[in-house]
Amino acid sequence: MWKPGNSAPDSLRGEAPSEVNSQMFQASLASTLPINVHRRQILYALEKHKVVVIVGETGSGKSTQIPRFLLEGGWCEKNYQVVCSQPRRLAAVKLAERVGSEVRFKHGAGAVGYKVRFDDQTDSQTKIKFVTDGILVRESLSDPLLDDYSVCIVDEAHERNLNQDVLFGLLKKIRKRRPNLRIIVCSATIDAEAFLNFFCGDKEKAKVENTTLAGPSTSGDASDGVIISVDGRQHPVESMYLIEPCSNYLESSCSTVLSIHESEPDGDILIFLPTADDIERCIAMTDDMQKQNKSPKKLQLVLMPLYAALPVHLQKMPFTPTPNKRKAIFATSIAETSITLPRVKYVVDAGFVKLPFFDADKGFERLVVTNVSKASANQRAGRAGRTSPGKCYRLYPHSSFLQFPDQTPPEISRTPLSSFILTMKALGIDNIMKFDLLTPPSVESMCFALEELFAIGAIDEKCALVEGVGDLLAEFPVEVKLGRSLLAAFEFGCVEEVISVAAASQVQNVFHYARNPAQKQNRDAAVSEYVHNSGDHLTFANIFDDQQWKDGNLCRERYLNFRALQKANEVRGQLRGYCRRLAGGVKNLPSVGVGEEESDVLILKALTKGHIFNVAKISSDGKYRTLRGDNTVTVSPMSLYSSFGKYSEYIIFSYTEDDPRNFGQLQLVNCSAINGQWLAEEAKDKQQKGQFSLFVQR
Ligand SMILES: Nc1ncnc2c1ncn2[C@@H]1O[C@H](COP(=O)(O)OP(=O)(O)OP(=O)(O)O)[C@@H](O)[C@H]1O
Repeated sequence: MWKPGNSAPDSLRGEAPSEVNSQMFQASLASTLPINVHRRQILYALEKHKVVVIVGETGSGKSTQIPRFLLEGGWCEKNYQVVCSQPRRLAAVKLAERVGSEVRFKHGAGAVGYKVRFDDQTDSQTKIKFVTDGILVRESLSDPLLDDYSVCIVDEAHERNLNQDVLFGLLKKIRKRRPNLRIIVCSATIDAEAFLNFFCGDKEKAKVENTTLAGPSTSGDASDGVIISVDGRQHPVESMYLIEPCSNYLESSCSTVLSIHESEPDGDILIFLPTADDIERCIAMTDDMQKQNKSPKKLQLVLMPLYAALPVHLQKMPFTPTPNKRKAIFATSIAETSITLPRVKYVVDAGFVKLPFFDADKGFERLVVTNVSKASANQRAGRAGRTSPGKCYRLYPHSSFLQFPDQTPPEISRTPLSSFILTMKALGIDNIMKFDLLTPPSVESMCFALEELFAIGAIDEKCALVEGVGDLLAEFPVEVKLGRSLLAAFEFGCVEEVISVAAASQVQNVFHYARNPAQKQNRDAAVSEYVHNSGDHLTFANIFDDQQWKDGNLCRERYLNFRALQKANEVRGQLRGYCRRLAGGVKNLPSVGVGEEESDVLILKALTKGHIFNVAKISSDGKYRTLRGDNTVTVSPMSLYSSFGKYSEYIIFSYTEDDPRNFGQLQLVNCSAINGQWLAEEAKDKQQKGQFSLFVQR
C-alpha cells in the first residue's frame, strides 16, 4: 500500500495474528465512544445538508470516528476520498495510524493514509486521508475544486490558523461550484453559529439539531447547514487550580510532576510549557530534583520532551510503552489537540503559550509568551482522561483562568501575511480584500506583506505574481525569506549551503544555552572552533559542512544541540528533494563550500536577497536600527554574531523577538554581517533604487 521506498507508520505495517485481536479490541473500544450515539444523525445530516458543524467535547471521538462513519456510510465510493485536515502534522500522522488500525480489519490496510509536508503516505487505495491544513490549501492549487473529495472535514476549527481561514473561504467558494461536496467543521470549543453563518449566510436557513436527538432530523433542505452537538466524554477529568499564582512556572512544573509521581497511582504525566527551551530546562531541573530526593519510589520516572523541532524518532518516544516506568512528557502545544497519549492520566498546565504577533507600529513580528486561551486550556486538560479518568493540575488560580481569553486570536489578525498573499495569488484570488474570510486581515499587515513581496521580487508593481519567483515561492515549503534565498542560491551556485542554513533556521536552539558566566566561557571556547566570523548563517552551513556533527558526544562538547541538528538534517534531506525536483531532477545540487571568501560572499548574497526586509544598520549612537520601521534593536545574546561576528555596518537577521532585558524592545535572532553595497546592487537590479537608497542613506 505504501509508496516504494517509504516505510509505513508503525501500526500500519504488516499484519501479525496478534495484531488482528488488538484491532478488533480497538474497534470495539471505539464503538463505546460518545459520538457513536450520533452516528446516524451525522450521516443523515450529511445527506441533507452541505455543511455540518459538529461541536463535541475533547475525547468524544470526533477525529477518529467521523471519518470512519463516512467510510462505512458510502462516502468513499466511486473513487471518492474523505479528507480530514489537522492543524499539526503529528496529529495527522497519529490519527492515520489509529484510524488505520481500527478499520484495516474490515477495509484493508491501505484504506487510511496521511499527507503532511515532505511526507505523502497515500495512494490510489486510500479512502480516508489525514492531512495538515496547509497541505489541503496546497492541493487546491493543483485541484481547485478538490474533486477527489466527497467530504472535507476541517478539524480543531477553534485554532483558526491562517491555512484554516483560507480553507474556509475556499470551501465556501467550492461548494457553490460542486453541489455534491460536503463540509464538516469540528471542534470542542467553537462558536458554531458563527461558522454556520459564514458558510450558509442569512439567505440560507441554518438549523440547529436537537442536541439529544440520536435519530435523523426531518426538516431542512439540502442547501442548509446544520449544527450537531455531541454530549459527554468517555472519561471524566478533574481540574485543580493553585490558590495563589506561582512565581516561577518552571519550578512549579517540576515540583508538581515530582509530587504526582510520589503520591498518585500509575499513569503518565503530560506537562505543557510554552517553548522548547523551557522544556529542556524543566527536564534538567526535574532530573536534578529527582536525584536529590533519595526516598524510594515504586516506579522509575522517565523524562521525555515533545516539541516540533525534535527529530521524528524522538517525537515517537512518548507514544511507546515503558513497562514498569512512569513517563513525564514535557510538551509544547504540539500535544494540545487531536493526539492521544494513551497512558497519560495527569496533565500539568503552566498556562502559557508562545505565539507570533505582528506589531504594526514596529512593522515586525514579535514572538511573545502569553496566557493560553480558555479553549486551549480545556484542550490541554482533555489530554488526560482519554483512556481512563484523569486529573489536570493548572499552575494558576481559577480567577486567572476566568480572565484568559475565550479563544486564541485568529492567526490572520496577528501574523505577517506574505505567505498567505502568495498562496491567494497563486490560487487566482487577486482581490484578497474581497475574498470571503471569517476575519478580514488588517490593512497594515497586508501593506507590510505586499511591500515585502515586492522587495524580494515575488510580485510586480501591479501586485501580480512574478513568473519564476512568486509562483515558485507560493509552493515552496518554507517561509518566503528562506524560499527566496533558496531561489537565489540557484543563481549563485550555493544551493547545498543555503539548504543547510534554511534547515537550521527551521529548528530553534542549534546551540545549547550557557546558563552562567563559567558555562559561557566554556561555550565560547568550544564554539570558536567552528564559528564563522560573519555570524550565525554561515556557522550553520559550517556545522553541516563538517560531518562531525553526527557524533552526539562531540556535539555535547561543542555545545551543539544534537537533537536540533538531527531534526535540521531531516529537513535538509526534505529540502534537497524539493530543490532537486525544482531543478528538473538533477542528482547533485550546486555547492560552493564554506570558508573561502569568494564562496562565503555568494552564500551571503543569496541570503540577502531573501532577507532584504530584515536588514539592520548601525547608527551614530552605536546601536543597530532596522531599515524597515527604524526600530532600535539589539542582537540576541544567543546569536554568535554578538560574541564572534566581525563588525559590520549592515546585518541581516532571521526574525525578531521581545528583548527580555528591555521591555518593549526587539532583539534580532540569527544575525550575519553583510555588505551594504549588495543592497544597492539589489536595488539597481530591480530598478527600485529610489526606494532602497532611502534605506542606505539613513
Ligand atoms: N492512539 C490511541 N490510543 C488509544 N486510544 C485512543 C487513541 N486514539 C484515540 N483513542 C481513543 O479514542 C478517543 C477519541 O479520540 P478522538 O481523537 O477521536 O477524540 P476527539 O473528540 O477528536 O478529541 P479531541 O477534540 O481532543 O481531539 C480517545 O479519548 C481515546 O479513548
